[in-house]
This record gives sequence, C-alpha cells and structure tokens, in this order.
Amino acid sequence: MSTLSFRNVWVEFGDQVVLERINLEIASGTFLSVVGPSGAGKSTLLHLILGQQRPTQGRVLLDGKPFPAEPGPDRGIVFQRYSVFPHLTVLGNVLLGYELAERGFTARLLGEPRRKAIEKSLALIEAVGLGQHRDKYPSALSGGMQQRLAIAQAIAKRPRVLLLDEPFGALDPGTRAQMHALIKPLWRDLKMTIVMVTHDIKEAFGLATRLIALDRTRHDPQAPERFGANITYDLDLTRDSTVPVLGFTKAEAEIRP
Ligand SMILES: Nc1ncnc2c1ncn2[C@@H]1O[C@H](COP(=O)(O)OP(=O)(O)OP(=O)(O)O)[C@@H](O)[C@H]1O
Repeated sequence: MSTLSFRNVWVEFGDQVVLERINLEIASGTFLSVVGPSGAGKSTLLHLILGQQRPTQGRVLLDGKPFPAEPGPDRGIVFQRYSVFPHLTVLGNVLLGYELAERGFTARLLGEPRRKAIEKSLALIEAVGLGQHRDKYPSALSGGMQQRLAIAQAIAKRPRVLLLDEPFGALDPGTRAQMHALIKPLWRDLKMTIVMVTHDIKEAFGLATRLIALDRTRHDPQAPERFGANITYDLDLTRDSTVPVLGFTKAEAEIRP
C-alpha cells in the first residue's frame, strides 16, 4: 500500500498564495478527480506530486517519506496535449517507457530483457487499441490515438501514481467516451493510484472513486491574491448516493466500461 499525504501544504508564487492549508491523504488504488475553477491550483497540486513544484510550507509524502526531489518513473503524467516522441513509432514510444522504468536515461535494454520489454509493449499497445498501428509515427495517428499512446507510454513506466492533467479535454465527445472506457479497466487491472484534473464534472464523477474540489474560501477584495484555494469538497464516490452534490448524483454520471 502506498499512501500519498499532503501535510499543511502551501504554495506561493511571490505575493500570490495559490494553495493554502492542503491536508489530504490519498490511499493506494484511489482514482481521485480534482475539480475547481480556473486558476484554483489544480495543476499546481499535480506538480507537487510530480516533484516539479516544492511546497512553500508543509510536506508531500509517499508512505510517510518525502518524494525524491527529481521526478522519477514512480510518477507518470499525461497532459491534455499528447506528450509522445514524434520521431519514434508507437512501439518505439511504449518501449522507451519500459526502458526508462528499467534503466533510466543511462542505457538501452539489450538481448533477453529487450525481447521481454517488446513483448510487454505489444500487449500494452493491444490493450489501448493500437495493435494495428504499432509501426506508425504519431503524426499518422488521430488525436485520440495519440492520447491512447501517451497513456500506454506513461503506464509502461509502471508508475505508482498516474497523473492526468485534463487528459481528454482536447478530444471530441465520441473519442472521449472511448478513452473513458479504456482508462477505468486499466486503472482497475494495474491497481494504480490515479489523480486526474478535469473541467468535465460528469467525467469527474463518472470515473473516480473520490472527488475533491479546490476553491478559495477567503477573499480580500483589496488583494485578490492574498488567499489561496483549499479543499472545499471531499466526496467518497464509492458509495451509491442519490443526493445530488455539485448538481450530480453518482448514478447520473456513471461511466461504464
Ligand atoms: N511557475 C509558476 N510561477 C508563477 N505563477 C504560477 C506558476 N505556476 C502556476 N502559477 C499561478 O498559479 C495559479 C494556479 O495555476 P494552476 O495552473 O495550478 O491552476 P489550475 O487550477 O490548474 O487552472 P486551469 O484550470 O486554468 O488550468 C495561477 O494564477 C497561475 O498563474
């Protein structure tokens, strides 16, 4: 079990307080959605987990220990815009994920370990529905296919925590629905912790087991940047609820794989 803990975390950029008093425990295997208005600090929260942002105060811990300062393969991230390598094929991109997990940037896999990594890459490519396209370059793939590739590459690194920053925001509704149907079984099968930022409230409710909302609760009209956002809602979505929260019930938003 790996638990991600935020202990009284604050993030400030100069005079601007972005996040304040964030206290949060995310249990291993959680699918957490993060919602909130633009500028509330959702991406900043992901960057804290990724190790790209240090708290101004407080601590972010994995199993009670500080994360290494450098981002590592234990945390993967998928952005709204496809973050794959354009000069590598589908297979090359996913294989690179395995190589990074095994060797970091220091060396390529050779011989038997490479053969095994290719086998695993092909299985993952099949699982994300790109089996027919393994030798294509990203420029020859549609937006949805590139995003599936980005997810496969992130998963190949076997992260303990997968961070999704509006991963489906740029996709058309049909492709987005396909991605929903893909991500939920992957999360279940691989027993990952997922933290997903989204502006789509239905997606947030439909995919996650837990949802938090970030927003400012204190306002200073003279100095709008004086107060940061904190957690205003923290909902357990594993319980069936017919009581609408944020205008949604779990049953209404259910996305079935
Ligand atoms: N590296 C940085 N330096 C200075 N300010 C920053 C930095 N990163 C983020 N900010 C500021 O922090 C605030 C929160 O940004 P963040 O991207 O986390 O918000 P968000 O909730 O993800 O917004 P959106 O929904 O629009 O993507 C913004 O006002 C942004 O300008």
